[in-house]
Order: sequence, then C-alpha cells, then structure tokens
Amino acid sequence: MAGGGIPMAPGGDKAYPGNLTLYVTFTCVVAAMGGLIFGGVTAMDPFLKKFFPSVYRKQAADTSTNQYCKFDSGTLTMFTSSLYLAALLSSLVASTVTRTLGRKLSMLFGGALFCAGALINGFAQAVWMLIVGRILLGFGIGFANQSVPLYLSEMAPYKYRGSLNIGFQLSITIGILVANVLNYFFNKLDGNLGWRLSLGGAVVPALIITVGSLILPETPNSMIERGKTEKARSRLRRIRGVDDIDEEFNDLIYASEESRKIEHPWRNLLQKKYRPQLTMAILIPFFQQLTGINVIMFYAPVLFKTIGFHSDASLMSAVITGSVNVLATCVSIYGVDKWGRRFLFLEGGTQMLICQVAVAIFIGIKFGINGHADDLPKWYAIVVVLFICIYVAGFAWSWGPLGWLVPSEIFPLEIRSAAQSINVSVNMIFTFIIAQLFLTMLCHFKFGLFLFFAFWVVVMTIFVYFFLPETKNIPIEEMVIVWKKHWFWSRFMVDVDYPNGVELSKGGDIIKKV
Ligand SMILES: OC[C@H]1O[C@](O)(CO)[C@@H](O)[C@@H]1O
Repeated sequence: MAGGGIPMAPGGDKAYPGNLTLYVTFTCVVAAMGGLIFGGVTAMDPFLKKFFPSVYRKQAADTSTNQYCKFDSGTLTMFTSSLYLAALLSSLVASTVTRTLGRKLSMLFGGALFCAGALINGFAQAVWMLIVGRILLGFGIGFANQSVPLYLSEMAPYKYRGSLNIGFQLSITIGILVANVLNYFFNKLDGNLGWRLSLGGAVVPALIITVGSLILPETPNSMIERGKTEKARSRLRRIRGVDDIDEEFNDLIYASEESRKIEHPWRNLLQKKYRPQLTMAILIPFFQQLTGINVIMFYAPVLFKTIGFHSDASLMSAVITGSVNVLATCVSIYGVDKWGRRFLFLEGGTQMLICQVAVAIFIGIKFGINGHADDLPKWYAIVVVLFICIYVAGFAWSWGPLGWLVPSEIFPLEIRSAAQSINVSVNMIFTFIIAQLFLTMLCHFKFGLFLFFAFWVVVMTIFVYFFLPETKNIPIEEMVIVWKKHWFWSRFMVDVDYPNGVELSKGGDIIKKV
C-alpha cells in the first residue's frame, strides 16, 4: 500500500496492518520461556548440612539464638548471588552477540549455558561446583534477558507489544512458582536427593529455551540488520498474516539504516537529548530492585523460617506468594493498556508501602530489637503472610512487568540496544547487591529492613508521579513527543527533531511531515 492510505494510530503514527497470528503468539510464548528462572533451596536441611554446616548448626541450635541472624553466612549469600554478577557480565557480551549474530543465537547460548549450570549444580560434590554451576546459570540468564525482550518486541504486532512483552515477566513468575512447588515436594525426599533434583531440575526450562531457540524464526529486524533483506520481507508477511506489510517493512529498513550510521551507540547515549531515556534506563531497574521484592522471592523460605514457620510451612508460604505473583502479573497483562502505566505504578507503590510498614510493625512487636521470641501464634503468622501476599500483588502488577516494559518502549532505535544493556546490567547489579547484603541487613536492621525498602518505595512513587510520562497507546517511534511535552524533560529536547519523518517543535507539536 502506498504511504497515504495508511491508517493513523491515536498518537498520529502509522498503524501497521497485521494480526496477532497463531504463529507470532506461539513464537512469543516459546521465547518468553527464556524468563523461566529458578528458585532457592537454601532452607533444605540436608543441603545446608552438606555445604554450609556452620549455618546448619547455628540454625539447629537452641531457639534463644537471635531470630534475625540465624542465616547470616557469607558463603551462603555468595552462592546465591554469584548468579546475578555472572548475569550482569554476560548481558554486556550478549548485546554484541544479539546485534551481530542474531537474537536466536543469543537465546541458544543462553539455553546451553543454563543447561550446563543446572547439571553441574545437580551433581555438585563441593561448594566450588555449586558456585561454578550458579555462574553458568547466571551467564545463561544474562543472554536470555538481553535477547528475549528484544525478540518479543520485534516480533509483536505494534498493538499487542505491551501484553506480549509482559509475557516475559509472566514466565519469570511461573518459573519461580514451579520451582517453589517442586522444592516443597523435593524437601520431603530422604537425604541429598531432594536438593539435587531441585537444582538439577533447572535443566528442564533450559532445554525448553534451547530447543525453542532452534525452532523459532529469526526476527525480520535482525535479518535486515544482517543483510538478508528479501528473506526478511517474506518472514514479516508470514508473521503478520497479511500481504500488506510494505509500510512496516520500509520503516524497518529505514530504522536499520539510521542505526547503522551510529558508530558509537554508547557515546551517543550520553547526548543531552537522550538524558530522559538514560535516566530511566538506570533508575527504573534500580527502583525495581529497591522495592525489596527479591528479599521476599528468593529468601521467602528463609524469611518464613525466621519468623517462626517450620521448614515445610515455609516452602508452602513461598508457594502461596508465588501464586499471587503469577496471578497479579496476569492482571497487569490485562490492564496495562487500559489503565496505563502510571496508574499501575502509583497504585502498586502505595499498596507495597502500606504492607511493608505493616510487616515491619508486626515483626517488630513480636521479635523486638533482640530478635528473641517464643513460638509465633498461628494467627500472627497468617497475618504476616497475608500482608506479604498483598505486597507481592502490588509489585507484580507494577514494578515487576513495567520494569521491563517501560524501558523497552521509550528507547529510540538508535540507542535501543545500548540502553537495553544498561537496563539489564543495572537490574542485575542491584539484584546482586541486595541478594548479597540481605542476610546481613536483616541481622543488623532487624524489622527496620522492611522500613528501609518502604523508604525507597516512597522515593520511587514520588519519582513516577513527577517524572515518568504516560506511555500507554503511544507508538514507540513517536515517543519523543511525550518528553517534548513534559514539564521537566522538555528542557533537554532539541528545537527540531525528525522522528519517523516528522518535524517536531520543542513543545511536541508536529510542524510538518518531511
Ligand atoms: O517476580 C519477581 C521477580 O521479578 C524480577 O523483579 C524481574 O523482573 C526479579 O528480580 C524477581 O525475582
């Protein structure tokens, strides 16, 4: 179809024809499985006994031991958090692989490394094997986090990008839930079999993403980027389920030519006009982790044990929070394009804040400053779990999925891959730092740990209120308009700009089509 006949989307941009075909749905579902990651096993007794005997002894010792400090072990936290440091390093390498060799190959590397890590962990005989295995899992996650969201965004028809993108976070939450359910049952097995199955079981999601990456089609964008122009055209037709793909195809060619002109994507990112995007690429993943979610998700069993549940009950509680996490992520898939990102951020933030303060008060009253307490009454533990669930729900329909979605939709093409690497790296650095510090922080901050994260939730909610413009229903290539109209960010914008062939004034008005 010639340019003039293309219908316009609400923002004034072109609305490319194309459907949510079975083909694209299937490929996105398979690709989104790259989000499957694995839960923890640190609360299993035989595991602690074998690899962390001093932690085990301390934990098994008399109940008068400070409840906040039972699990404070450097090696144990190093084991847990080494994964994120490895993921951070590999996401930087992965950005080059993804760009020059394609998204498929990055996903394949991710799957293969993940497989190797799971096997080494499952057969581990010593702590060093555990750590090597975890580092390989981390490399796998780094490759997957770099390539899968990019893959999803490129495959998805424009109108369904939000929901399909959140598919990635949905599969992260499903991965955590499945791991927690299995851990619950594996924990009942005798001896070392339980934790071996638990760690080795990670090979299953690894195989899904490995086989998936072999059968999935490459994205048209990546094909064009690597010179396979004609193949890309027929692939795009197949994906969209319509013949009329010329407009989108030409824009992909144009975008790819433009981004090829950029020799230094990293340096480019430092230009004044990209200041809002750079700020978001750093602050959004930083804030996502400063909600304290991983303190709950990764250490839920440890946390529940600390507040007085027994081993079984603690894994059961993790299953409960895991289910809430999955269901609330579905709410986000449903509502993100209806209610908008800002509404979810502000509502979710308020909900998390209330729950964190409540949990701090409940735990503070019971354990006080010393961390000494008799057995918790049942109703008390139930109330704490309830607040934790409401907190997880608030996270799961706000910062969880939007932490990946919003950055992916605000970066203009010429800085997209570099900015995405920053997003992934910052996410991993802070996941690492928090995982590394959590047990020590719990030991020293005591119930104040929840107030620490509550403080950050206040900061991020105020930040969203003043600095994050609504991006709902705005086509990606026209996103520059939202910055130009923003009370604060407009000062960084250049006077005229030509996004997508449209000349824009500093105030965001369309001056003319060029
Ligand atoms: O669902 C919780 C999970 O989601 C993430 O924030 C990723 O978006 C992880 O860091 C966390 O474990």
